[in-house]
Amino acid sequence: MGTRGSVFVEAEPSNPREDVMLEFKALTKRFNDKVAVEDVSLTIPQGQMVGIIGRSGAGKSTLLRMINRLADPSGGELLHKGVDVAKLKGAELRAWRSNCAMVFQQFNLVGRLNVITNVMTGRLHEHGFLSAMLQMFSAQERAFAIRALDRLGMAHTALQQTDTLSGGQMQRVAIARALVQEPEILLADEPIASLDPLNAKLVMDALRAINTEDGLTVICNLHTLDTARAYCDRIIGMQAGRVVFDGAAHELTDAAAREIYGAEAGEAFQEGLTSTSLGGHTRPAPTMPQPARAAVG
Ligand SMILES: Nc1ncnc2c1ncn2[C@@H]1O[C@H](COP(=O)(O)OP(=O)(O)OP(=O)(O)O)[C@@H](O)[C@H]1O
Repeated sequence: MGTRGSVFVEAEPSNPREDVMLEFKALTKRFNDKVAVEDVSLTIPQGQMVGIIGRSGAGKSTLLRMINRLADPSGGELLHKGVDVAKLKGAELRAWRSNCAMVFQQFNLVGRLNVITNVMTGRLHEHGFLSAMLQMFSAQERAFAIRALDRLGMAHTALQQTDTLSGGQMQRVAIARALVQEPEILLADEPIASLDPLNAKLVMDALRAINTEDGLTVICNLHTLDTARAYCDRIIGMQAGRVVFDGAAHELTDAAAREIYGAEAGEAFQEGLTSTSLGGHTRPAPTMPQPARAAVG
């Protein structure tokens, strides 16, 4: 892990399995002459829940998108268990992408399809093009999808048309879809940025529960400091493409936050200022949201 500058502190992985899953080596991404991510070197062990924070344009999305190759690095290496992800092609690249599922701020579901079909599209990597188009999913896959929805408190919506759901419900369906991919890594790009505080909490609780119960590595871009502090084992702070903080949540001092957020530091500290601010600095109990009525969505 990096040791540059006074705000670098050693993160404390909560998971006893210390094996390195991802290794970033001087990873860089340029868009023409714009450097979006610059010289990032760090390691992420299996089973860690990592929050990436920083102001708009800091490079958070680009860093995340390089992991599943939605963006290709311009320089450096990204190793998964020693294999350079940037060099994967064809079937190997498809396998890698299914191994690191991603959820997005805008959910990326097909609104006119029902919920369970959207969830089962997480199994597309197991199907040929034709069977996927004809939605020829097996009974086991359907049962698997229902179980994933049930964990998210969403099984009762399985046959509902997806565009009738609220944003919070859609994000939980998107997480269920990610789960049926049976990934090792779950990437979440601003998963709660469009949600009200209650739904934001349900989604973050779900991500934390998946991390804790399934041992998935979760890497999550977040706008607000307090959310990252409340849910993540480790926080990576970015500023202008560079990592300027890398440590445990409780080690993120005011000085470190000022370096990450610059003039916006005051706002970042004002809990309740944005819809994504959840308040409280205690970790939630690692359980999934309760099904049906309790889940306001
Ligand atoms: N496809 C692209 N083409 C050109 N520039 C890009 C592209 N994607 C990102 N950038 C630039 O790279 C920089 C980092 O963008 P990125 O989206 O990674 O930041 P971010 O921290 O995720 O911001 P936000 O929180 O607003 O999503 C920004 O200056 C952005 O304008």
